[in-house]
Amino acid sequence: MSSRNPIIAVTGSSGAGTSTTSESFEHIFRSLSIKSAKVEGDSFHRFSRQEMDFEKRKAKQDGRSISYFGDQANDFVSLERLFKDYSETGKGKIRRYLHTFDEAVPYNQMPGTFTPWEDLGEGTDLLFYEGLHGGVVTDNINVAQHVDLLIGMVPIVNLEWIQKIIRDTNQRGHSREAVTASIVRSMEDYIAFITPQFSRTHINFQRVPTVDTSNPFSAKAIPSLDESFVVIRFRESNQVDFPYYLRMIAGSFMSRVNTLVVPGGKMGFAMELILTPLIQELIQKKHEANKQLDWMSDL
Ligand SMILES: Nc1ncnc2c1ncn2[C@@H]1O[C@H](COP(=O)(O)OP(=O)(O)OP(=O)(O)O)[C@@H](O)[C@H]1O
Ligand SMILES: O=C(CO)[C@H](O)[C@H](O)COP(=O)(O)O
Repeated sequence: MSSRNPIIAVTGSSGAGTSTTSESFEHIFRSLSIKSAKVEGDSFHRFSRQEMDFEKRKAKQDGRSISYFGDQANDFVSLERLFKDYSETGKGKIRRYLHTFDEAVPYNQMPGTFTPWEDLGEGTDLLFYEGLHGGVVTDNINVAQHVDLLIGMVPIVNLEWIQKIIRDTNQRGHSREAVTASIVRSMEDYIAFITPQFSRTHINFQRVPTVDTSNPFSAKAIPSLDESFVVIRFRESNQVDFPYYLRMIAGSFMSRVNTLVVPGGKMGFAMELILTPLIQELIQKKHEANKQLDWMSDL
């Protein structure tokens, strides 16, 4: 954690909606004139799509499993190094994993490949990570310790699978069978690496549908925001002004002392209402830390 170079991370499983909800963050950054360095978690995969297919076959032959959720397929050491470097110096290297032709064509590359590593923009106010592992901790690495504001994006699992299956088949060119097989293959890593993160987050946003999602593998469409509620759990609930949120967000209620529930259609508004002051506070602390440093260097 660093006052001078804060890091915000939105962490969630594949299909949870971390990319989609980044739009709310980008809106907040624009309204506060914040220049952010965006990091996509998938850029820390170890393998291109072709290499990963090979790794999956090799693992199967050896009676092991490998998935995008775990440490075999992701370079957690480099992810932690980026967070540490950024928090200390405001600098670091980033790249992108290109999922689709639309993403790959501007780089003259194929889907399933990485762009070259490059310096992230100088002079950014904060680093914004969205992806699978913003709060990951293992015996060897601790990414979560570097994050100043850690947010969990975590639909209930049936909805998460529906979002993944429909997105991966419609936009990423995978078959329904291949996506289902990847969900099955990822289950051990899901429990070991993904879910523990949601106990380290400052706030979790959990979308819960109000329509039948009991067979996610046959779903034809993603339940809409209006067909869902969002359960918002705060870790430090004694610092949260719940009466203010209840007044501001029509149809909201509290289900526990630390948990606010809002109608799905109010998700973007609730995110902005809750997150804007927290982000403002990070920027305020950054300015104060920089002022102090200037003052010390003048001595
Ligand atoms: N709140 C939402 N309401 C409706 N659809 C949503 C919502 N959030 C995400 N989706 C849909 O779910 C799918 C997956 O979302 P998204 O691509 O943002 O997930 P992700 O967490 O970034 O996944 P990955 O890490 O695999 O790239 C997309 O089709 C997106 O449109
Ligand atoms: O989104 C993901 C993880 O967050 C994908 O599962 C992973 O990036 C691999 O993508 P693809 O199968 O399209 O190569």
